[in-house]
Amino acid sequence: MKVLVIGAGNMGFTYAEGMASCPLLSKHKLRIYDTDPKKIETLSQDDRFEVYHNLEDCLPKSDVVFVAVKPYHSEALFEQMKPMLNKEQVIVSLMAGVTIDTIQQKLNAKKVIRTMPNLPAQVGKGVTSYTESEDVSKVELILVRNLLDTTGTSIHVDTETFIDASTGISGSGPAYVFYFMQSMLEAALKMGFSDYDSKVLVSNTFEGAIELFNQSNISPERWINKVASKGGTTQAAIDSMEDNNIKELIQEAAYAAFDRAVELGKDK
Ligand SMILES: NC(=O)C1=CN([C@@H]2O[C@H](COP(=O)(O)OP(=O)(O)OC[C@H]3O[C@@H](n4cnc5c(N)ncnc54)[C@H](O)[C@@H]3O)[C@@H](O)[C@H]2O)C=CC1
Ligand SMILES: O=C(O)[C@@H]1CCC=N1
Repeated sequence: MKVLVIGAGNMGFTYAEGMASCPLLSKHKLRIYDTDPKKIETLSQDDRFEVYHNLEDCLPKSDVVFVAVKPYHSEALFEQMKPMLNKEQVIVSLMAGVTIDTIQQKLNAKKVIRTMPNLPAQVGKGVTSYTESEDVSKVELILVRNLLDTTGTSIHVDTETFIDASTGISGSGPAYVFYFMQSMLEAALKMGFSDYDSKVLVSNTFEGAIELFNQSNISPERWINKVASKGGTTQAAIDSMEDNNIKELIQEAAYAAFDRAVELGKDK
């Protein structure tokens, strides 16, 4: 099986790295195509990949094609791809907001899998949601799932609305966590800790809390109760967050990303 990744940026390259070690690709090296000459030059020195700077040389003979360019680059790319495709190829999109219908129409393609990955895929801890057009067979879907899972874990969803919704939760979600981390780091610095100590305090607090959550069946709400003593310090912090409606504001932010994903789909 020949797999091509178009766009070797944050997501495309991460997927390429994950898939390169997949046993399904033992016969053929993973193919990468990008328009950035500097990227092509660097990637060409990596013998895990077959690197291309002409679409004609790689697209027609690829069985599965991952599209990982920015949504606003998709229009021009699709125009270029269309005459080189055949109906048996499976197109896997990693792009936010671009709908299956748009991809099918612009590419005259039948088999399309739309996914929403996230950046922790870079360390094998990604989560990808995916859904497919009618023409994708069960075997093709399992095969692509195996490829997606090389970067972490995946969930199948029945409709594209859940792809847009997972954009608001997991796709954009790492940025919300980093936002929270950055806020805590800045608070630690203000309190007088050094850069190094602030980082140690904050990163271990996040890591430890996640580990507790993952190793238990307890909701975050109940974990909060385990940290907070009545009338104590944590309660003072949680009360401050509740007074400022932080929970509602975070939910609003997640919905803003969800809505933007839907909107991106309508822009096309
Ligand atoms: N960065 C993230 O955390 C996530 C990104 N995504 C989606 O992944 C896609 C890519 O995002 P990033 O990797 O962050 O972007 P990026 O800017 O890091 O990478 C895009 C790559 O595409 C290349 N490119 C642009 N036009 C091209 C063309 N016509 N043909 C071939 N290559 C071309 C660029 O040179 C670049 O290497 C986006 O559609 C985004 O919605 C989805 C979930 C998470
Ligand atoms: O911000 C974006 O549009 C992409 C999709 C999810 C994460 N990054």
